[in-house]
Amino acid sequence: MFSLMYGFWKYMFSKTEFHVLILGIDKAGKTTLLEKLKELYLNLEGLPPDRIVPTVGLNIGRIEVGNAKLVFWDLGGQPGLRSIWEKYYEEAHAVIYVVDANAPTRFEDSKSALEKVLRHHDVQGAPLLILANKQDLSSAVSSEEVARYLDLKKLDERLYMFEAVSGFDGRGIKGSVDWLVDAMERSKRSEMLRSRTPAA
Ligand SMILES: Nc1nc2c(ncn2[C@@H]2O[C@H](COP(=O)(O)OP(=O)(O)OP(=O)(O)O)[C@@H](O)[C@H]2O)c(=O)[nH]1
Ligand SMILES: [Mg+2]
Repeated sequence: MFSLMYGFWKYMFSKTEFHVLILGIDKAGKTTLLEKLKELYLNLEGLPPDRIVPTVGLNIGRIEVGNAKLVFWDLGGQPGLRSIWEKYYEEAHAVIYVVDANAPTRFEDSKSALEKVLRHHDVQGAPLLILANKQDLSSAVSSEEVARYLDLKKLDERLYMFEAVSGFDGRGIKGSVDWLVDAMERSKRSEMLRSRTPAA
């Protein structure tokens, strides 16, 4: 009886944890975005942008949104570090892919790195949020233009969305996170990952 009640209590009140990988080529603005997320959701002063250095290891951030606990994994995007990304695919519920919308000369690199992610079996079906970042700059292109440029094929039945954001002024971030939480809550991949986790 106790375990039944405990199970019900856990079902009602425990929060689901989701792992979100933040990917994108170097200088796209991933770590700046992570710091902004902490500021927006934890009311913490994030690291100021001029203190953020290129990522070599892994940065982790945790926030709570409604009934969900999100754990963000921010990895380095320099070419020599991209081979590390795939080590995190298997455990990821979703992927945020950050694009520097102010750097059209790097769109090609960004597109091919993303295509490689999407081809990988271990991240199959993970909802994908593509952020056209740096919208605080007047020369940044729109999310529609980034979408046109990336011209993603083979999205199959993956849930995805493009959004215009800025890791500096925070625009677009909360709406994107709301979409992501909803997508993870209804994705088949989350169901699959849940079924692999032994009940505590
Ligand atoms: N104007 C503007 N600059 C940004 C924004 N986000 C990041 N930057 C700048 O872009 C540069 C790279 O930012 P990072 O957050 O370190 O980029 P990253 O994607 O984490 O880079 P790696 O760790 O090397 O993969 C820095 O000079 C940031 O200040 C933004 O929203 N607007
Ligand atoms: Mg970084």
